[in-house]
Amino acid sequence: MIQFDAVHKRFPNGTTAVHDLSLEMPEGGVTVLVGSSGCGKTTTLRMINRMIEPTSGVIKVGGKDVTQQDAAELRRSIGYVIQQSGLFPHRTVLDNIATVPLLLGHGRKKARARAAELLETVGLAPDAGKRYPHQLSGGQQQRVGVARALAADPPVLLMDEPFGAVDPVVRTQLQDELLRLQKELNKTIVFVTHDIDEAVRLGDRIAIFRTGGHLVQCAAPAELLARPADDFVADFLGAERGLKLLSLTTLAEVPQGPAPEGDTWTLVVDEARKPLHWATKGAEIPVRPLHDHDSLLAALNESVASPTGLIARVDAAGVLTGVSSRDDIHTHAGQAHAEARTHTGTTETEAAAA
Ligand SMILES: Nc1ncnc2c1ncn2[C@@H]1O[C@H](COP(=O)(O)OP(=O)(O)OP(=O)(O)O)[C@@H](O)[C@H]1O
Repeated sequence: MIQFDAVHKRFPNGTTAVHDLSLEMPEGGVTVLVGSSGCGKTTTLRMINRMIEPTSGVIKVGGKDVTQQDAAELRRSIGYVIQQSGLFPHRTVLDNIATVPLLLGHGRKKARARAAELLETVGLAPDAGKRYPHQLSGGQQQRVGVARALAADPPVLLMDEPFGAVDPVVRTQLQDELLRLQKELNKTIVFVTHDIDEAVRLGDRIAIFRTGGHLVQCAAPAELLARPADDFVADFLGAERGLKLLSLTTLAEVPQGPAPEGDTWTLVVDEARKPLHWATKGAEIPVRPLHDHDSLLAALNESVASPTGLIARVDAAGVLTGVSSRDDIHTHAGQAHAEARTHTGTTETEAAAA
C-alpha cells in the first residue's frame, strides 16, 4: 500500500502543486489520478519514487517512509513508465529491458534471458528484441517501456500517461494488455491520465484532482459515477456518466429467452447455431452477438441498433444461447444505477475531510 499523509508540495517559484494530500493507494490495485492539466498528478506520482521531494507530509510505500530510504535504491524497486517510453535510443530493445536487472547485478546472460521473457509477456515477438527503439511503432515502444519497468519485478508500478501518445485503437489494445497483465501480476499501480474513460476502464480507485493540487474525490469508479462529490466531479465525468456506469456492469444477469420465430424479422444462424444476421423479406441486417462478460452499455447499444430491439446472446464458442429484449436491458441498467447509488464504499473527499 502507498500512503500519503498531509503531503504538500510547493516549488521554489511559489507554485503549490500538491495541497495537503492524504490518500491511500491499495496494494495490488490500480489507483488512477485524473484531473485537468497542471492539477498536480505528475508531481504526486514523482514524489512516490522521490524524483520530487515533498515540502511537508509523509509518503510511505509498504509501510516505510520513502525519505528514509536511499533514493536510487528506492527507484530501482519501483517501476516507472512515461508517455514517450523513455527508451535509450542507442541500445537494442532487449538491452533496454535488461537495464535494471544489470544495474541490480544480474549477469548479462541472465538479464537478457529475463528481458526475452518479458518481451513475450507484453505481447511482442522475439525478433523485436534485436531492433532499436526507433524501428518500432509508438504502441510497440510503450510495450517495451512497460517490459522495462517490470524487469526487476517491482511491487509498485508508476505510469505517467503511458498511452497518451498512441491512436485510440492501439490505446485500447494497450489498456486490455495492462488489465490482462495486472490479473497475473497484481502490482500496486499508480496511473496518471487526462482521460476519464481510461480511468474508468483501468482503475480500481480513481482520485480526481482540481487545480492547485486539491484532491476532490477518491472512490471506486462505479461509486464515483453514481455519486460524484460535487459539480466539479460531475462535470469532469461528463454528461454521459450514466452510460459510463453501464460500461462497468456485465450482461450476465439479464434474462434471456428463445429467439422468436415467424415474426417480421428472423435471426438467421448457421449449422453450428452461430448467429449470422437479422433477416426480413429482401433485407439483412448484421448482428453482433454478445457474451455474458460484455457490458450493459454494449448490450444497450446493440439493442438500439437491432431492428427487433433484441440482442443475440452466445456462449464462449459463439453458439446462440438466446435473446434478450431492450426492456430487460433497460430494467437492469436502472438496477445497476440503484445499486451503485446505495453502495456504501469508502470515499475520500474534501467534504468528508472537513
Ligand atoms: N519544477 C517545477 N517548478 C515550478 N512549478 C512546477 C514544477 N513542476 C511542476 N510545476 C507546476 O506545478 C503544477 C502541477 O504540475 P504537474 O506537472 O504535477 O501537473 P499535472 O496534473 O501532471 O499536469 P499535466 O496533466 O499537464 O501533466 C503546475 O502548475 C506546474 O506548472
